[in-house]
Amino acid sequence: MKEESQIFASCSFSSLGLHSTLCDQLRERMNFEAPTSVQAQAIPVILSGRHVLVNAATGTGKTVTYLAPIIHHLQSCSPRIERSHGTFALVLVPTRELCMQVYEILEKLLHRFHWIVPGYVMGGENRSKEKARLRKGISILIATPGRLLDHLKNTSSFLHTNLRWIVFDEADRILELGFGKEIEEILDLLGSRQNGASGKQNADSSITGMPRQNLLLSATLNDKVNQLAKISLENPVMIGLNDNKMLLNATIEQSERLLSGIDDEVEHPNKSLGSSVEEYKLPVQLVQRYVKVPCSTRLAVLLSTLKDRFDREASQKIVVFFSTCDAVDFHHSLLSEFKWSPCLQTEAETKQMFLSCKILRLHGNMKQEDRRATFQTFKTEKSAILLSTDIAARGLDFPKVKCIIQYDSPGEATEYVHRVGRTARLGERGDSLLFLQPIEMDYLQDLEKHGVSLSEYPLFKVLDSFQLYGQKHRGGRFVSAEWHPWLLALQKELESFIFAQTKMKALAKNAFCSWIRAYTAHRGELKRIFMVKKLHLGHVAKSFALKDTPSFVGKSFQSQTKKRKMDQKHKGMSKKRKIIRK
Ligand SMILES: Nc1ncnc2c1ncn2[C@@H]1O[C@H](COP(=O)(O)OP(=O)(O)OP(=O)(O)O)[C@@H](O)[C@H]1O
Repeated sequence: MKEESQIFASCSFSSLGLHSTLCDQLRERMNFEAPTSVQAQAIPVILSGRHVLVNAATGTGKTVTYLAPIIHHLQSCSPRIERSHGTFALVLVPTRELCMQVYEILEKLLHRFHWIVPGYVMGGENRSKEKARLRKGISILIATPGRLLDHLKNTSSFLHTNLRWIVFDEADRILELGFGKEIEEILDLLGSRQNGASGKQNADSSITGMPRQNLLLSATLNDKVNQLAKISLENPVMIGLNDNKMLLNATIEQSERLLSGIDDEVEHPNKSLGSSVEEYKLPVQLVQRYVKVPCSTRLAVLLSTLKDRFDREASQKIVVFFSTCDAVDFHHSLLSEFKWSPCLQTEAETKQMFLSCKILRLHGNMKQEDRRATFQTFKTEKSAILLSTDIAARGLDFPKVKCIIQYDSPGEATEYVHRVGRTARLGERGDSLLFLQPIEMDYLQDLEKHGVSLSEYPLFKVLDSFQLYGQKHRGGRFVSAEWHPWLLALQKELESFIFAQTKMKALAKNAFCSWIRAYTAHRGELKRIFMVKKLHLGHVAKSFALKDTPSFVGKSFQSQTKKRKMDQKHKGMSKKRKIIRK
């Protein structure tokens, strides 16, 4: 367990210079007795008005780090700020869920400052209602980039002439999601671009009389954060960084290329990757493990692992990460419906749910109201499994998550860090499990380069502990997990279950195809580890409990791959055209 003293500072919020009412609010409404170390370090610097880049481990309280100083300054404006003054602070976040989460925290912090109005705009919400709220005035606005840009261009009543703060929460993720161009446009429209020809630098807010202040926060750094820092921060203070981690000497041209997403290895063969070998800060109390699983038994091992955890502790919260929306949908239906009682002797006896806990799903193709419902439910549930794409990897603060399972590889090491960061928050215990196929084991070395080391999960011990038809079966003498009697029996049941239902079969096939597509999409160094050529399609099909002959599935995959290649060719051409235009 992490020492409390390492997480919390030995000072008070008021000693950092925050207003007493805000300190009361932090204590009484949020139950925050003392600042965390990052809050103690960063809040005084942010209060001073300097541009700041904060790098601190996941779950260390970065949200309050930037919200508290903004509220402190706004509440002290005399005369009081009003709605008609428009927006003073803008917080940009990569996902809708993070937008809602930051808004909820902000609402709590503003409880005693009713004249400071919080608000949010994000994709999936009703534009006209947002326009009406913007017209009335929102003092601190949380936004996802696409929707914000939409309002900046099309909502004439959106007043931002008094803007003083721009915060990028999870900055690199915003860029990874392809919002680079939007960010450039936003900075230009708000006149907050550093060194850019179009931006008027450091415009003052006429109400607060203070110059612009931009803040960037992330638990991991990479080239994208560096480049965004380069164009948005002026002479920033770095908190939680070693000097050698930043590449702020990159050229503006390089920054623009990175922001445009034109940063693949073909165009930058000798690109300096100073930040890509950065040692990531992970919560020290996090227990990180990997499990080496042959592809054909992945599904059965996943179910066994989950069952084992719930057999040991009936009430707990687990997040399982998948690479695609289709995979989330398939596994959600499967886990919610699959029945098997491994100890039953005859077919006639009633089968029971294999996992009896609540199963939730979250991904970007879901309807907004369903996303919202999942987000709120998983927050309040005491016991549940959340199946998600990387949409839940960044910033989300679900209380009491015990374990993170990365069933599909996260790709970049940064994503590994953010995914596991959903557990072991603020000194709590937590563990994580990364699934790797034997052909993917080099990924561990990739993580090792970033100071992330994992120990092996005792798979055989777990498998041996299950009772099958009234007795335990030991698998230790078997060469590979795929021959373990428990897994063989479970795989057979899973295949029969999928085979019997048209709906499940369709979900499995969709999931199979998108899984392969996602697998082929690994970039750079990772392409050498996750090689689609090395996959046995029949074994991949088994990991979706498909009985279909591989050739059938293979054909549909081949046609999809062909289509993808054609698409890529077209995209590549338009990318090249873009570069030529520049
Ligand atoms: N001073 C504090 N005392 C107690 N709890 C705190 C304090 N500051 C923040 N927290 C709590 O710590 C948790 C993590 O905070 P937060 O989500 O801001 O972390 P983060 O550093 O932004 O994480 P991530 O990198 O994953 O986005 C939240 O539940 C928050 O309420």
